[in-house]
Amino acid sequence: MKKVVKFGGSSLASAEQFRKVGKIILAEDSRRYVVPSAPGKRYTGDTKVTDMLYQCYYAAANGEDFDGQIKQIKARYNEIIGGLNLKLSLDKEFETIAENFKNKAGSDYAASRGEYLNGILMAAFIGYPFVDSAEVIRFNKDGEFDAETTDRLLKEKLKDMPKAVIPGFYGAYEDGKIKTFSRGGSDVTGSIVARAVEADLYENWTDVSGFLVTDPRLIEDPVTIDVITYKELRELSYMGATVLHEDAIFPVRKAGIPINIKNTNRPGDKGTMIVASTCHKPDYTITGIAGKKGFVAINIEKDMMNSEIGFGRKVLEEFEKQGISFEHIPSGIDTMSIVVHQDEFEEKEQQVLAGIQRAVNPDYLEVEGDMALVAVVGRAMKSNRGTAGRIFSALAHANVNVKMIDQGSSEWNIIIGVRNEDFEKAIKAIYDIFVTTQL
Ligand SMILES: Nc1ncnc2c1ncn2[C@@H]1O[C@H](COP(=O)(O)OP(=O)(O)O)[C@@H](O)[C@H]1O
Ligand SMILES: N[C@@H](CC(=O)OP(=O)(O)O)C(=O)O
Repeated sequence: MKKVVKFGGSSLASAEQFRKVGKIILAEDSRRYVVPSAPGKRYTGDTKVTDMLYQCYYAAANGEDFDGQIKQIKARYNEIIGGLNLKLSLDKEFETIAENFKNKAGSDYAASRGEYLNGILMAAFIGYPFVDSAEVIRFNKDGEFDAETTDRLLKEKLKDMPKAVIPGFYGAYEDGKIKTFSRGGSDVTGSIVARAVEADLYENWTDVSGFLVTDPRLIEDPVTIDVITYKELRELSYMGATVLHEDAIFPVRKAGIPINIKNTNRPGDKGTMIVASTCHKPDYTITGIAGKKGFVAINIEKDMMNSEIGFGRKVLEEFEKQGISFEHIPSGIDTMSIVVHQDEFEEKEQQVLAGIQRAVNPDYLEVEGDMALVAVVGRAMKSNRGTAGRIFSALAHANVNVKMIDQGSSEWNIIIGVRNEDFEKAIKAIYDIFVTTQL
């Protein structure tokens, strides 16, 4: 049995958390490859080391004094080192970092140091060798992750290393310049390592006992999902369930490696298994609910639009020209709506609207902002009659006005557009009808 274990920032925020992590790793010999994040928040209102590094770097790059800030970051690590009674000094590393900050090594370099230093600390703590991810995680010239080269480099490097610590979140271009994944990207590193070493299981350790039916910040103590498929998870993480980075699914999915989301604070809990397919019957009709605020719908009406060949393409081209990607396109016979992220759209709004006007001469063109999207996802939804009916009656009872409906062709997924201000209410109404009351 070979496992890759990734620990999120919440699991590595303090010496006390490190101790729990050490126990977990050493409890099983199969936990061979460890992917740590940077120290996260110790308490509500605390700052993640990654954010401290970004702030410190911006001060340095602006020529401001950053000595105090770097000392605070160093103190975060020293607090952990001291608490663990380790004989380790990161002084040399911090000197190099300060020098590189002065020389404007880039914000990716800056942010990556959180994981780099935590990797060194973790390796010293558990006695595993340290592998710098800059050597084994590769990005191509265009800044895209190079899966093939990375897989080869990791295989070569780890071939004679039965155990190792490989920091999450970053890699490098061929010339050694550091590049990070997007925020939360240590999950992606874990997945890439799991694939390269052909792990039997990728354990992703965090501060919740698995993937919950919905966001615990919106609903108090939601129930845990025992088993979820990659496909369901992809929909939920894309729509804002932040437990796992959305890109962390592809590498392991291809290789058929399951992911187990586990809680560092309650290691005995089973957590959630994420698998390719399963005959496990879900406890509820729906598997999960996720959502995000901040969308805008551009509603277009034109008589006979359905018989005008190329209508949809011409409309979408106007978004493409402005570099805006779309989320959904619900349509009727003479109507079409394009749903996009409001922050991306706002800057280019007038260009897009003028372009659509010119390209298809609609009878009516309207923009509706401040919309939230709620995704209700579940592999059992297809075989349970009346799922959509239950959702809409729950929303009606909660006085939530539905602005848009989009059901994926797989019938695993219903997306509902509501006003931003109704977002929390909508999630609660759907959770209650399927989970709390199971009406
Ligand atoms: N559906 C969900 N299930 C579990 N946690 C969720 C869900 N949606 C959002 N979260 C949030 O994700 C957090 C875990 O992700 P993250 O903060 O990235 O952890 P880590 O620091 O361990 O990487 C949880 O503390 C929780 O607040
Ligand atoms: N430390 C990085 C990468 C990461 O994955 O962190 P975490 O595992 O704490 O979400 C971030 O804050 O984005």
